[in-house]
Amino acid sequence: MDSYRIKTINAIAAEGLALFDDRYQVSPDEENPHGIVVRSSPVDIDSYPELLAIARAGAGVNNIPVDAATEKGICVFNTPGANANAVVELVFTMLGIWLRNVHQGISFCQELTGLKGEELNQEVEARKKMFKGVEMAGKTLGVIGLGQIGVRVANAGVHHQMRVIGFDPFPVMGNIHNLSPDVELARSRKEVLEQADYVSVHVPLNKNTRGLVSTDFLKVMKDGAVLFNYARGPVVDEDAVLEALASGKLSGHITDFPSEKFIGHEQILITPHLGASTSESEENCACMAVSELKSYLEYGNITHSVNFPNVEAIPTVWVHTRLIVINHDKPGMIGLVTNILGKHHINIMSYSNESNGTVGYNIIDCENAVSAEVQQEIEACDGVIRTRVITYK
Ligand SMILES: NC(=O)c1ccc[n+]([C@@H]2O[C@H](COP(=O)([O-])OP(=O)(O)OC[C@H]3O[C@@H](n4cnc5c(N)ncnc54)[C@H](O)[C@@H]3O)[C@@H](O)[C@H]2O)c1
Ligand SMILES: O=C(O)[C@H](O)COP(=O)(O)O
Repeated sequence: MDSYRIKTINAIAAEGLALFDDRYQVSPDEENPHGIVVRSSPVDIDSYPELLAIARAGAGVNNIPVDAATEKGICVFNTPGANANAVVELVFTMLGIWLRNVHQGISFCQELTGLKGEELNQEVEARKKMFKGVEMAGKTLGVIGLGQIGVRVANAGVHHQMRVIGFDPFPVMGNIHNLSPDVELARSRKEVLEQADYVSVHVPLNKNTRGLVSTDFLKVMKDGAVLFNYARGPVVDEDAVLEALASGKLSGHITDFPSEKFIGHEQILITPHLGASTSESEENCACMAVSELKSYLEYGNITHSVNFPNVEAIPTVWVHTRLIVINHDKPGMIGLVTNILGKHHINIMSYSNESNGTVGYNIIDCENAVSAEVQQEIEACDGVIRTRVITYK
């Protein structure tokens, strides 16, 4: 296959789309795509019979049915870290707005229309005490989830002279290495919640984190603490948050996820899912997503997949055909594939295999052509999910 059809869902930054060359037909109206680039809209994988891969230009993949995609041999990518700085800047912007009552101060100023000169000045100076705030410096910031975003939020807290304590039950070493030595690593979530004045949650939405911020979670927090949710709406149990605000357990909730129950509440500041909405992060995410997708379609290479293992191999100039085999990770699969190729006198020049414990992924570079019959014979084997042939000659 030397041309590919790409469907875009949501607005994908032009800088990323420009990476598709003339072998690619790219359209939001594409009905039978080989690849999809998407942001937060839901993807219905059953609608696209030839779909090979989905690139999420962003972090959260809860809009994609990842398990079902795995069963169909569809590789799902995301762009870890590409929008992390945008989220961090917004979290600290909102913390500043909340602590200094900036939102109320701005509304007050908008209502000063008509006042002039000394009268205006007197009104401002007399009333500004209503908006007196507190500083971040010296307060304790708790971070739940020390991934790409959580680590950067924690480091930014240190930069703002805060005491920072964080917790992650499944820390990724690459992220933890980037953590400032001034951030305290807690051994439990409770340790963070008991001490933090402000708690910021940065976990993915999945079956384990849905409703993570529950009554039990909130009751461990300090009285009068402020909760930030720039992760996903359903990570928070909304009724539990409303009760905690009513009882004074929480003094405020700052969230990126508007909900019917939250809109209009005096102690809740809401932004409209703006965490990643900067020119820089949209460009970063789009470029990274398109690069991942191109490398997969053209070479079968995988980086930053959330359901397949990472595998990368550059074909030499002598390679005629690259055979990709995606299988359930179980014993005997490599032998099965190599036996069939041997039986058909197909010479293997290199064989790369990786597994993530669920999916085995094989890049097999062959000196000869691999016919549709051979491909079908392999695909019919028990345990094989999908095969693909990329021809270079
Ligand atoms: N508001 C926005 O616009 C916006 C932007 C980017 C990301 N996000 C959300 O933020 C999430 C995190 O993004 P990221 O780039 O940091 O992802 P990441 O995968 O790098 O980090 C997530 C971290 O959460 C940890 N984790 C998982 N379950 C946990 C739990 N129960 N308790 C504590 N930690 C837990 C993981 O171990 C991981 O280290 C995304 O999945 C996405 O939903 C929102
Ligand atoms: O998970 C993410 O990356 C963010 O929620 C950003 O979503 P967006 O790309 O729709 O802004």
